[in-house]
Amino acid sequence: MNEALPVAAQTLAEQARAALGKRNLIFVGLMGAGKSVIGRLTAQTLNVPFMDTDVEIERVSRMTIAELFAAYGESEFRALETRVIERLLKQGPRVISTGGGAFINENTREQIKLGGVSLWLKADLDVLWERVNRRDHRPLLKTEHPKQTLENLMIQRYPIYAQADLTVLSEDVRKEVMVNQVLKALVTLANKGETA
Ligand SMILES: Nc1ncnc2c1ncn2[C@@H]1O[C@H](COP(=O)(O)OP(=O)(O)OP(=O)(O)O)[C@@H](O)[C@H]1O
Ligand SMILES: O=C(O)C1=C[C@@H](O)[C@@H](O)[C@H](O)C1
Ligand SMILES: [Mg+2]
Repeated sequence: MNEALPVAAQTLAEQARAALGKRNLIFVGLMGAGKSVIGRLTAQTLNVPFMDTDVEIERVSRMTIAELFAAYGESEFRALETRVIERLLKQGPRVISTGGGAFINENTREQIKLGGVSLWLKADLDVLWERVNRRDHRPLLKTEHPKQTLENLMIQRYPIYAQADLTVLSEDVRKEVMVNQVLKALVTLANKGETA
């Protein structure tokens, strides 16, 4: 068992898994930050189930997010997002990657804060733009000047994402390197809690 091993003999993944315990690890951040991709790989590394709230919303509604926005508008989408996240948070330990706006919604943010450890994947504008520009399925970026829209979202949202328990910089490094940063952040948080 992990707990029986001296810390020095534990791998980083084992230490992070022990630090997580029964809690969820919830990825938050803007579109393109890597929540889905890095979240999935982190879950595999920790050997816990992975859930992506955007995917789950599309599954239960049997519509794409673009279709949901078009048919019912953003506020109905947010209400559904809150309900889905509330349900997903009930069964830790899990890694849960959220949609970019989830943590911005006050109700959802409160659920996330209660439901586990939140982690903000923080990226700069050019990194995000380079990534989201490859596809055009994100309804909030269907504007005349999508890069400007993305920048406006950064200005509005970054002070709120900053409330997450952990912040990890999302850079164009190998995904395994990103996962290691996430695991280290989790272990550091647990060590702080133990010594506080
Ligand atoms: N560290 C990385 N290095 C290079 N590319 C990356 C990295 N992280 C993510 N990407 C790429 O960026 C794109 C967006 O990643 P992803 O879909 O995980 O973002 P997201 O945060 O889930 O966005 P959304 O909020 O729209 O769901 C994908 O093509 C992914 O492969
Ligand atoms: O940033 C946002 O508000 C969004 C991000 C996506 O993940 C989707 O949840 C949806 O397109 C809204
Ligand atoms: Mg995603």
